[in-house]
Amino acid sequence: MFKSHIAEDILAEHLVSHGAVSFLTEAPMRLKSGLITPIYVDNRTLTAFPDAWRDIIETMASRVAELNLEFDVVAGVEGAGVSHAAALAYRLSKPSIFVRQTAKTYGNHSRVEGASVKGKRVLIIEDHISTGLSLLSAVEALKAEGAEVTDCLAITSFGIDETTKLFKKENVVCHEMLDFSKVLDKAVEMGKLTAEEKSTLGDWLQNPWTWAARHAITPTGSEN
Ligand SMILES: O=P(O)(O)OC[C@H]1O[C@H](OP(=O)(O)OP(=O)(O)O)[C@H](O)[C@@H]1O
Ligand SMILES: O=C(O)c1cc(=O)[nH]c(=O)[nH]1
Repeated sequence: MFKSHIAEDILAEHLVSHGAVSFLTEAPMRLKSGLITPIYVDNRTLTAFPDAWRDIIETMASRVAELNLEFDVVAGVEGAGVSHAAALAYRLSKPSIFVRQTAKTYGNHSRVEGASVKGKRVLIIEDHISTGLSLLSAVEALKAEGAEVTDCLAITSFGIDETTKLFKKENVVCHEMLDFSKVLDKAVEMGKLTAEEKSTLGDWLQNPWTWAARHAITPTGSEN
């Protein structure tokens, strides 16, 4: 699939300059999945920078056109996926809904909020993908309500092999707005990362599940 190198470069610069990516080679952290990581992505911060956010949403809108994606509704994954999904839906004049991480324990007990998705084609939006389990859980909730879900857009993904295999098994294709390697290249170019640190992060991205054990690393950063 063709990706615009200029768009990738602009988005990478936004992510690095606005601090959406933290490099933690000195203090790796444990994620909710248990994965120990020297990189943390916080795309939640991007909505605080309107120019950057606009470029992200416009890139998503362009990708929808390039991929010829056809859908009735845009759904955000609670919580960080919701603002980006709502902005894209507004931009495309499509209905916007969201999927809770867990069902409410009162009221309608629903995970899908905003409108019925029965018989609808839903485009799902994530801010970032690591293991992909948050996304797949949302896909499952949508399908349980009768939706058809085939594609996801995410700003970033670590591009973990096991995650890609999981998506394939569930017949979901995830399209991220830029290759993660572009973020690392940009960080080096901007002097935020040394070549040695980039090599450590590249090693993690190649095989994140065994990285900590291979290097006898225990997480020192706070959990997230
Ligand atoms: O691919 P995964 O391993 O599932 O990780 C990615 C998810 O983790 C974050 O959500 P999180 O629940 O941590 O926080 P949020 O409520 O702010 O979205 C992020 O927004 C993604 O939804
Ligand atoms: O795996 C996660 O939960 C995760 C990783 C990451 O880099 N950013 C995030 O918001 N969640």
